[in-house]
Amino acid sequence: MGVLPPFKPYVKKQKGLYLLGFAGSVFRFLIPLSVPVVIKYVFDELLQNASVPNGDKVRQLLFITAIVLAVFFLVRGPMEYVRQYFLHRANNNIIKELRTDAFRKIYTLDAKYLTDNKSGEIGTRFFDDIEKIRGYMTAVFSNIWIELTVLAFVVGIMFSLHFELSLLAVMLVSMQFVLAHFFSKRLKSTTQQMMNYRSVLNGFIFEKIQGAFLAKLFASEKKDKEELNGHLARYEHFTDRQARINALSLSAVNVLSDAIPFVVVLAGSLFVIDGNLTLGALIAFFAYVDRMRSPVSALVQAFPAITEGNVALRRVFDFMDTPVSIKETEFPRTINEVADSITFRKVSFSYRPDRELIKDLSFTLRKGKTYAFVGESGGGKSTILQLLTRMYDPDGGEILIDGVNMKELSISGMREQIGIVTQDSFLYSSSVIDNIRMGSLEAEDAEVFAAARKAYAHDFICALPNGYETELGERGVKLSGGQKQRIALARVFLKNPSVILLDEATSALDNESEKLVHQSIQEVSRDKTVIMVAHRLSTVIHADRIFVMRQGRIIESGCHNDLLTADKYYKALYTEQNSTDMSVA
Ligand SMILES: Nc1ncnc2c1ncn2[C@@H]1O[C@H](COP(=O)(O)OP(=O)(O)OP(=O)(O)O)[C@@H](O)[C@H]1O
Repeated sequence: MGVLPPFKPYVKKQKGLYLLGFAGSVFRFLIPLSVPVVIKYVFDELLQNASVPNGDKVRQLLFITAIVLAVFFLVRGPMEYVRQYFLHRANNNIIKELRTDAFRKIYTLDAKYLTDNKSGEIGTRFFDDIEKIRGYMTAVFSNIWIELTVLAFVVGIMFSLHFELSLLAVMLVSMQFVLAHFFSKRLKSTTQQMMNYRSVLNGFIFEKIQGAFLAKLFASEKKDKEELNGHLARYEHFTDRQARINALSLSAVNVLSDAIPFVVVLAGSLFVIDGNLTLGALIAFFAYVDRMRSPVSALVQAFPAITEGNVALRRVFDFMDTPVSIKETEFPRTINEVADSITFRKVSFSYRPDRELIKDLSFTLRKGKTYAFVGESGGGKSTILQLLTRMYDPDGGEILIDGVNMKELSISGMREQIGIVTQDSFLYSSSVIDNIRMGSLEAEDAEVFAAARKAYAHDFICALPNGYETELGERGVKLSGGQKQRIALARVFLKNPSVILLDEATSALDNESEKLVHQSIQEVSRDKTVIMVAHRLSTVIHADRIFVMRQGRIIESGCHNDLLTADKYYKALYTEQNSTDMSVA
């Protein structure tokens, strides 16, 4: 039974614990197997032996009982503990290591993979698949080897009792394995389809939980239920097929299992009649044939767990082997700040090969200045920030930080220099203070409070039930959009990076708060590069340079006044927004 090659190192690390477990197993299983031999002795050598006086027989019986019980309680019992404990520990260690590695992998995955795959589908590998591997390990490392050892031992004793009868028993048992193997092959493809579909189902459920608010608003419950029923019906189709193959396999194998001892004892009786076998030996033989049933049925029942485990192992290692395109060079350069400039040189990029989004883009951003990208929706503004944080690499051209191609820099070191606030900033389910402290884990409380003041968040935080210690629900649902944005801003102010990226970062604030927050941004950004993406042009009029984007190209750039004077697309946009604002006012 081959173990998947990438799984081998995990198993090897637990070799010591497995050996202890196996040692415990050998004693725990082999001790009860010696009992039929003792019974044979009692029958043939003691009870049926007329030359031994009855008093001696009683004494010998008591002695044998004492020895057998002592071995059971003093050896077999403790060995059961050793077996269970060490094998579980080894299995648990492997599960823990697999989960740790899978978790680490999540952090290396490309942004593309994370947006293309639903979190529920990724989570399935982390939970369900890894649990299936536990079932596989229990079957393969805890049960199969010991059951095979027991089987070999039983067969060995049987052959020592009677050769022909043993041959018959082995032939009949082999038929059980052939049947089980036949069914397990059919089981494999169904299991694979079922497990793949379970990922889809989990992805669907996770997404619906995340979008539950929206579903209520749009009263889409009926449609979602229909979709769920469709998914469940497909999933049931696979589980049903799996159940049918399992049931067929077990019924065929169990019929044989029940019939074998009967057939063997009948055949054995013929040998007793011929005087070829003693009655005690036949009774012992029957006991051993019966004992064979347990390892055989354990092995046969292990087939589904092994099949599922193998599929799960492949899914988990496929995930771990997901190719990563955003990689560091062998000797990445580290930077302590963005000292001078960020340059896009003839950058082009597309998310999909058939649709080029950014075309031949070139510009330079200098330290200490504020830049803004504005323009039509879908024009590629946020994508520029994605490229700047190296979530994606350009298809053509290069991005230079202080003259060095970004690809040559340490990714984490480069991201250390960048702080980002987006329209929908993610907050963790932890306290407000912990959420802000993500910006700088070593920051003192006073520094956190100062950052919150700069983001105009301090007052509303103090008014929360537990102030800075208030726990935020998943995705910060207890806060308003504007409050979340100010916490995300405080996080960036605390981080104090060289480059600040603001993607509609103040869009949820009222006009007054937005003005104050922008004053803060201007104050902290004197020695930084600030890059803003905004629709409301009133928030970017102070920028040193505004880039106007359309269909992935910069069509105009300059300061607010220059762009108004140029009287082109920007001016039209600005005039349109102003007139809308006036009419709303
Ligand atoms: N992860 C992604 N995978 C595939 N396509 C994407 C992805 N992110 C954005 N796009 C597409 O790329 C285009 C540009 O998106 P981008 O978010 O950069 O535009 P934007 O100018 O910031 O728009 P908006 O002002 O509406 O935020 C859009 O058509 C969008 O559908």
